[in-house]
Formats: sequence, structure tokens, C-alpha cells
Amino acid sequence: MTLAIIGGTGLTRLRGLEIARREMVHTPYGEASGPITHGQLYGRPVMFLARHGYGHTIPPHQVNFRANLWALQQAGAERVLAVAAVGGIAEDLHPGRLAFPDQIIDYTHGRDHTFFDRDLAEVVHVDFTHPYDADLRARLQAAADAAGIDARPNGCYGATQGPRLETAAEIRRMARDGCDMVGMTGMPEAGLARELELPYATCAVTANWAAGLHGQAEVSMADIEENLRTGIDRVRALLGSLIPAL
Ligand SMILES: CSC[C@H]1O[C@H](OP(=O)(O)O)[C@H](O)[C@@H]1O
Ligand code: HPA
Repeated sequence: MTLAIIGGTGLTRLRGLEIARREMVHTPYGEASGPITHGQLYGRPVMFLARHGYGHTIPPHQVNFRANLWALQQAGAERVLAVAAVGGIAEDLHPGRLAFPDQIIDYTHGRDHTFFDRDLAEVVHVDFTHPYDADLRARLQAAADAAGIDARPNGCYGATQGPRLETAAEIRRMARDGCDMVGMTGMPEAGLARELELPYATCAVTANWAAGLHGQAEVSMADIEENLRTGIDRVRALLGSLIPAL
């Protein structure tokens, strides 16, 4: 099963990927964030797409999620691993730690969030009780354990609209709602993957404490960049454990 990796903030290329070709897929939903890179990583076929573009120029609310997911499936992806930077809300989601969320709450608005809104013979409602693929999550956890990487095996991802960060009150509300982490791209990405029946899981990389937590006066972009360097190194190590075992 060919794995597609969607790289988020801090992961715009896959180190070690032996590139075979780049493919620009034109979709009925417009252009994806960029070409899909096909290649071999650890001896397995892998494709890669940078969610915000290869130069990180597309803000979260303007990502064409429909085109991205559609393009990956057209290009042959059979499962999708999303890498996503998040702010930690739960006490144990400290900067640098990885997590494999098992639930999601959608606080986004105005995004093109479904494939089922045109040329329908009938109205379609997909099941989304468990938004992330259990098998891929289990493989991620096994890979983390095998590589000695400390990762939270679950958690609820709260997807906000961005591009601004949240207020302290918004984060307190999200904590009351049960969110363990906050990011800006988890939805509609996860929902669209489900509509296409693409198994989908997220490796979240904690970049910062979410707004207002642990006495921080403001969220510092410099801290985020530094924490992401450590976090993304862990993601690369995780991929080195995950992919050969696929
Ligand atoms: C302050 S960084 C915010 C930026 O990082 C995350 O991107 P991604 O999910 O693609 O890794 C977050 O969603 C925001 O877009
Ligand atoms: O604190 C955050 N909020 C939303 N998205 C994020 N992505 C990284 N950190 C954050």
C-alpha cells in the first residue's frame, strides 16, 4: 500500500527520499499545494506533498485540501500520514513531543470541506466516529516504541481557522471541550480523506504550549521554530522506524 506523507510546518521535504519524479495533478477542485514527489524511502514507495507549498507560502485557511487529497489518490496513494505542528493543551504535550491523535473537533469555517456537494445522485453522509485510521495509528505507535521515541498514543486535535493563533480564552474553552492539542489544518483534511476512503492518520508535533498556558505571556514564533527543529528530527527518526515495517 503506497504511503503518502503530507508535510506540514517544518517539513517541506523528506530527507533521504530517492526521488523518481514529480507530478502535478490537475483536479476538478483546482490546484494542489504543489507537485507530488514520488520516490523510495527506506526501500519503500512513498509520495510526498508539502501542505503549505514547497516554499511554505500557503496559509492554513487557504490550503486547497480537496485538491491535495484528490491529487494524492489520483497519483496512487493508498494511505495518508499527515504531519502537523500543534500547540500543546494537555499537561503532558510539552514542546517537542509527538502525538497520534484519535479524535478531532472542527472549529474551522468557510473552508471547502466536502467532495459531496455537486452532481449528486443522492445525498451522502460518511461515518466519521473514529476519524483516524486505527491500523496506521497502531503502526505509528509501534514504530515510536521500537525507535525509543516518546509519543502520546492518543489525543483530541482541535482544528482552528487561523492564520492567527488563539486567545487564552479560546484555549481554555478548547480544553473544556476536551481538546489536547490545537492546530489549523486537521480539518477538513481528515474528513476529506474519509470521504475518499483513504486511511488517514496524523503525527502531531508539539511546537509550543498553546496560548495562555504555563504562564507564557505570548506565543513566540522563535520558540516554535526551535521546538519544531527538535520535533521534526523525531518525525524523521519515526519514519525510519515506520516505513521499513510497512
Ligand atoms: C505557528 S505555526 C502554525 C501553523 O503550523 C501548523 O501547520 P501544519 O498543521 O501544516 O503543520 C498549524 O496548523 C499552522 O498552519
Ligand atoms: O498554538 C498553536 N495553535 C494553532 N496551530 C498551531 N500550530 C502550532 N502551534 C499552534
